Amino acid sequence: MLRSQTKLMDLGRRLCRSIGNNNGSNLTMVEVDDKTGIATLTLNKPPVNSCNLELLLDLNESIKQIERNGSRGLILTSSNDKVFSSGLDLNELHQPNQDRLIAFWRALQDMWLSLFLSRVPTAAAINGHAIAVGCVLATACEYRVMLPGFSIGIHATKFGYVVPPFILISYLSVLPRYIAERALLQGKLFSIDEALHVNLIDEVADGKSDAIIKCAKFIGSFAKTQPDARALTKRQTRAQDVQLLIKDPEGQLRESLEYINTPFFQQGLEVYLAKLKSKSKE
Ligand SMILES: CC/C=C\C/C=C\C/C=C\C=C\CC(=O)SCCNC(=O)CCNC(=O)[C@H](O)C(C)(C)COP(=O)(O)OP(=O)(O)OC[C@H]1O[C@@H](n2cnc3c(N)ncnc32)[C@H](O)[C@@H]1OP(=O)(O)O
Repeated sequence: MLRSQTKLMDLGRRLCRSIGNNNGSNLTMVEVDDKTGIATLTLNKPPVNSCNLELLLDLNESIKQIERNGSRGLILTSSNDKVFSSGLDLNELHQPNQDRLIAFWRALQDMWLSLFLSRVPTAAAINGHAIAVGCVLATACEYRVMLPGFSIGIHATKFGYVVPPFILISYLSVLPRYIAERALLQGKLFSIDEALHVNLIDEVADGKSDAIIKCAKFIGSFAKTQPDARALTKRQTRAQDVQLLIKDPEGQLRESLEYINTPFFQQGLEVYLAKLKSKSKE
């Protein structure tokens, strides 16, 4: 092999370094680009990145790991080329074991706070459908780039769910109130053109690598800012949005559990899950 070829291969190997998140699971993967210092955090729970307890814990650990290791930014994406995330794993909510449900909802609240308040610049490369909490993951980031042909939004009301306040807030932090309200009440899933029109997403990409490049460019726009000043300013800007969850996480947890355990919610969920399963068998 030519020396120049070996050099190129070494360079390729050096460009991205995988870092673990200490728990040895592959539900999320973190790779840091050695040149830019930007970490790509990939959701990797087949088939559709539905967020169960383990994925939420893993995701939270990876977000924290990225902050600890001094990465310059975080790009959230998916290893599935059709689905960014299908939202909460509905099996966690259906006839739940109460201890697991408590751990699950705590992990959801904690993960959302970690991502929403992350010290580093965050961007989502949305390379597939981003449904319900899948959309919440994207809106918790500071910037969104999406590929055509997919849907994004929170369609809870169509299936009889009321969403908890932090999910409302994550929509309201990106969309003007009247658009957020209308979309939530309609249970609307946005096409890419619609999402771009209301600024639910910032840019369209023509492939995953293009989306990652665009996200990296956004993160690069903070190169001349002082990281601590940037992080504190972001925290202050978002302080009101997180007030409820930070001041009373257990109260928020209690309210959600009460709602999830109602026969009304459980019956609706049962019908929805059956529909989802029969659709996937068609
Ligand atoms: C006062 C109020 C206070 C508090 C309120 C408290 C609680 C609020 C309650 C709920 C809040 C919910 C937020 C959520 O995020 S709920 C999740 C909503 N997500 C969905 O509805 C997505 C449904 N899925 C889809 O639309 C599609 O799967 C798709 C478009 C994402 C992908 O389509 P594909 O054709 O590629 O894949 P499928 O064949 O449909 O699916 C493959 C496989 O995966 C299963 N599955 C899909 N999504 C979920 C999910 N979210 N949870 C669990 N399982 C899911 C699907 O059934 C298939 O399984 P099988 O192969 O049949 O086993």
